[in-house]
Amino acid sequence: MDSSIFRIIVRVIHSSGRSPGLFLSGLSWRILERILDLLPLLAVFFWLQNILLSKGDNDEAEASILWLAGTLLLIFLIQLVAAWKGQRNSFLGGYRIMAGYREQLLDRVHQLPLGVLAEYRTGQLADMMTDDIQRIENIFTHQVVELLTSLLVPLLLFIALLWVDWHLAIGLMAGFPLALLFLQLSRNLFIRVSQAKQDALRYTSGMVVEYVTGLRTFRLFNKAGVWLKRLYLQFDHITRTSIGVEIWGAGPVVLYRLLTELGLVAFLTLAAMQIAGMTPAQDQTELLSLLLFILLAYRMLGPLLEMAEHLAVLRFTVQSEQKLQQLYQRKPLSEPGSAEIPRNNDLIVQDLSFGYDNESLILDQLNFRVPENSMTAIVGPSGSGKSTLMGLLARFYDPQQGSVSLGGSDLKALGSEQLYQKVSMVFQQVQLFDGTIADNIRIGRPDASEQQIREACKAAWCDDFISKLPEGYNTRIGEGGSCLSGGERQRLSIARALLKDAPVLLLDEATASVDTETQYHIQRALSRLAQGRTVIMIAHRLSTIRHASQIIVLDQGKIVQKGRHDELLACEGMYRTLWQAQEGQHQSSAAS
Ligand SMILES: Nc1ncnc2c1ncn2[C@@H]1O[C@H](COP(=O)(O)OP(=O)(O)OP(=O)(O)O)[C@@H](O)[C@H]1O
Repeated sequence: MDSSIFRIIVRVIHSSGRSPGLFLSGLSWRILERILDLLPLLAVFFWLQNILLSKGDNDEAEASILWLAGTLLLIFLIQLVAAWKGQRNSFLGGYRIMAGYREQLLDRVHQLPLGVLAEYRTGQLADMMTDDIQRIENIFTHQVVELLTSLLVPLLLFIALLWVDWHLAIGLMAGFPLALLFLQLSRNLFIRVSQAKQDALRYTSGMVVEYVTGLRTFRLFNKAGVWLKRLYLQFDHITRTSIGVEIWGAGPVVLYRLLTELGLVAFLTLAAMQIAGMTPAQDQTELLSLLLFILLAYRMLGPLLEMAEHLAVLRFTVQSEQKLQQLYQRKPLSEPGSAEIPRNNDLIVQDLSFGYDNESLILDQLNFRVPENSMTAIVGPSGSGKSTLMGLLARFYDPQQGSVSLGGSDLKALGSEQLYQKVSMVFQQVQLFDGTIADNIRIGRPDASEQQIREACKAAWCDDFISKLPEGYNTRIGEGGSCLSGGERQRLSIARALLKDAPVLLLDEATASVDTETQYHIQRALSRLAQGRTVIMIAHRLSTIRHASQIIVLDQGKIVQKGRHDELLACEGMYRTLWQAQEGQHQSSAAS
């Protein structure tokens, strides 16, 4: 049948690191309880058969009533024990496995390379850790029992029916293979359409966020109508994909039920033919068998009909588990047994090649050296690999070939603790958490005093705006620092780096997308931060790197030029082209 559910169970148990003993024992008890449900019917059947065969012997009838009552009571008691043990063990075992699974997943997320973490949208990981896990938990606590019983109970009943009358049993199951085949064939289509719906929902929610956040600009530029039209089209697309999911989700289930019930028609016709051929005297016990058969047949069809619905629900769970499995399969970065200590703060990039996948190289054979206490700027057109290179210098990923070393030690041999003690980063996307301003800055040095925090903020030119906030340094800044402007967030991250006082500094686009006055303040704060450190910065405004000790020009993942500003300007090449383009822009904006 659908093997994915069993694969999921095995995978989840394996990943959880917990013993499945208790859960499996609970599962067995719960299945036993469902099977015992059938026994009273069989007991009554044998009792009736006995009565008919005893032909009015009163003593025997009395004894058999006692036998029947005793048997029914015994079945009831065993069922009671099975139900109690089943519920207790399966819930306890299931929840323990899921607790282990959650812990392991959290550990895995904790160890994921920072570059991989950045690939997930805000909230996406949280959804996976809550909603998707909840669905998987449901398998352990509810769905697996339902599914197994809807498979096992009909199987056992079918064996019993074969024993009572194999012609009728085969007739009863006439439509089932076809029903099953249809269900299985529709499975892949269903998965495809529901995947398409998920993609459409994700894309639309991105569009809605863009629309809402950019609404003011769109209205000012008279573009809100265009956006609305695009959104309406996208909503139409969601409607169409949703209908596809219903057609391929609910449609096959209905057809499966109809085809399975087709067997009932064949079976009832055969049964009617048998009854019509019976002579009354001869066949009282056979009539009884037929009656039992009909009762068992209905008991068998019930779970078989429900099975398709369980499988439909499970397909969503399978998708959740596959998402989490992909997360599990991302390899954490290796950590050294004993971390090396860097001898100095020289950074050396040697034969470095890197691609996000195995198909295309984003960086190709890079070689350069950043001496201690010097500034290196990385420039190049959009998409040339600047941020990727910065990510490798910060060990967000490991390179496929070559190495990055600090103070003579490969970053892999330093380990993340050593590395992040030595390196500070001020990136375009400033990561702030929901806490006070002081907490956010103190993360650079947890033991810093209030005075030290204030000094770092003064040096980063952010003390002014912090002091004007209602609770000063104790103001909560909301998730992601949403109540601060872009320039304020950047200055906070500079203060954080100043407080941390690490000897190596990685800067990425720190002056992008802010007005001239803010840019001036940020620039001053950055100059302060850069003093006496080894600095590598991505620069878009070439005027800010005229005094850099070294400029590296990247194009399509390769270093095409290397040198100081004057040297690069003196010769033909990409740097001069970029410089002239920016100069031209300045002159035309000054003229207008
Ligand atoms: N996480 C990722 N997965 C796959 N490809 C990526 C990823 N990040 C970047 N790329 C690709 O790598 C190439 C280099 O991108 P990168 O962001 O490093 O360039 P960049 O020079 O910093 O560009 P920009 O100046 O526009 O920021 C691009 O083709 C980009 O599409």
